[in-house]
Amino acid sequence: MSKAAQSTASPRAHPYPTRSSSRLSASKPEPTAAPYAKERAVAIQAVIRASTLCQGVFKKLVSAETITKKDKSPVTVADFGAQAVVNNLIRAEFPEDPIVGEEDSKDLRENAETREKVVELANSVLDKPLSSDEILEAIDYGMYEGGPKGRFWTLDPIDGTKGFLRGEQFAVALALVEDGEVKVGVLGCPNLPQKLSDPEGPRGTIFVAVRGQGAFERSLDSELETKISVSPITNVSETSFCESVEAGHSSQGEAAQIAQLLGITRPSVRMDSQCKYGVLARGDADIYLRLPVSATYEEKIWDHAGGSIIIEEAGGKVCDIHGKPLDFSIGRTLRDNKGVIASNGSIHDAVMEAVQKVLQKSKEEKTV
Ligand SMILES: Nc1ncnc2c1ncn2[C@@H]1O[C@H](COP(=O)(O)O)[C@@H](O)[C@H]1OP(=O)(O)O
Ligand SMILES: [Mg+2]
Repeated sequence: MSKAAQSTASPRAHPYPTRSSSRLSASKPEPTAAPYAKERAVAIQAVIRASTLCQGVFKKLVSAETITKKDKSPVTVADFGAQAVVNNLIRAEFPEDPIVGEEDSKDLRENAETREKVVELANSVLDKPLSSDEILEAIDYGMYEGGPKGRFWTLDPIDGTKGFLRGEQFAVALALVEDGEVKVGVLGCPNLPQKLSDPEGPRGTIFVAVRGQGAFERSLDSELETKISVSPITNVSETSFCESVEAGHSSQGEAAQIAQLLGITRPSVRMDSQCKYGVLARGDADIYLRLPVSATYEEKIWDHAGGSIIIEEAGGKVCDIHGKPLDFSIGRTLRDNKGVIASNGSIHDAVMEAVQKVLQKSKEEKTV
């Protein structure tokens, strides 16, 4: 872990009006409020509610000996429930904004038992209970196609379903995209230690960023926000990098070669979900490598929109393996990009050079 991982920024008030309760209201932002103040506040509250819902299911899952890890139903129920909750709250406050969400209600419409569980779960965190039909409709409100013009939200109700089922990391990821650029990002990480150096300490954290306004972290149950920034480290051999737990999502072999080329000796931090972006943004790691395993896989916008703005606003850099910026303007996927490389910024060029060398070598080996 880098030196910055141990340092903690002092909590400071953020420049937005805070709400004294977690109830959502359609109140207008203060006339003096910063740009996107209402979007920021609503997104935080939506992510808190969805995270609370997921956390409840997750705690039961990790404590219940009766549920086998192969049983995917808990994560399915939480996934649909979280999407229904976030979509419902965003639509209530921003009725003009469409949503690009990961899930649709097709499977749920065919399974009455699961549907009833989703309805009960979603209503447990909503102020006004919704009917079964309203829940299905809220889920399908996430079917927008995205694109270059206007604004839309993008949501992964549970990013890292495999981490959720393993009792490890997962995230609720929400972002606002306007004219192709991510403007607001909120990541709820219900099981992430508030300090990576203290895995036994309190868990559950939220990362928030608005374009041009910095990145912040807060817990699920306190409004106090701490400004976060990436590590100041400049000596690449002293850095640590994070990557997926799932070898099928990112090439761990190539990551190890890149680390070796850069002289990195620390073991990689393997973690599921966009929690990796949060960990990098607060300086607990210095590099994030997502190296394509499949030549045809297209990354989804909901898997990177929230995380990428949080890194950028914390002072870091994000691009694909070719150095291209992630393009959120062409639909539901990042089809013009391959993989993701993120860093604290100061070591970015060195990392990119090593990435190019290793990927070029792999390419040559494959063609021999
Ligand atoms: N072949 C793949 N390459 C990269 N990411 C993938 C691949 N298959 C699935 N994913 C996505 O990786 C994300 C989790 O990433 P991580 O490994 O960082 O936790 C999930 O959203 C998952 O999408 P999906 O939920 O559609 O399967
Ligand atoms: Mg995902």
